[in-house]
Amino acid sequence: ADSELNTDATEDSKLVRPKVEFQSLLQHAGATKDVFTMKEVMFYLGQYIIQKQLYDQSQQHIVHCSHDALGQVLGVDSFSVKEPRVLFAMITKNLVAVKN
Ligand SMILES: C[C@@H](c1ccc(Cl)cc1)n1cnc(-c2ccccc2)c1-c1c(C(=O)NCCN2CCN(C3CCCCC3)CC2)[nH]c2cc(Cl)ccc12
Repeated sequence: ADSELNTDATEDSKLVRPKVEFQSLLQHAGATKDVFTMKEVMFYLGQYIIQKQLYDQSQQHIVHCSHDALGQVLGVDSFSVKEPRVLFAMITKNLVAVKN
């Protein structure tokens, strides 16, 4: 549920600027700006995973990204969407907080 993901990192008032490699992933998923809320980052990453068919067809919560730029950027070969805290930790390494 959304509530479990609602750590302060996902607060809508907090804006983030993706680092260059990460920005190109989000653009691939249709993003047209360079400053996002965490919810927007997660939305575009979800779209990216679906568009590139990186999720496991049989176990759809597993994402295989070893042969994809996503794996390079996150520094993992695969991950489970059922571990949001692990995922947030990997993703926030690619983001810079924007003072607002
Ligand atoms: C709750 C949310 C989530 C959000 C954040 C986190 Cl840290 C974990 C989990 N979530 C639940 N499953 C997914 C998911 C699963 C497989 C493929 C694509 C997305 C997502 C992710 C979303 C998203 O914006 N999700 C919208 C609804 N999802 C329902 C599941 N749908 C799947 C239906 C079956 C086929 C695969 C997609 C996609 C739309 N954004 C993400 C970005 C990443 Cl780095 C990782 C996962 C997701």
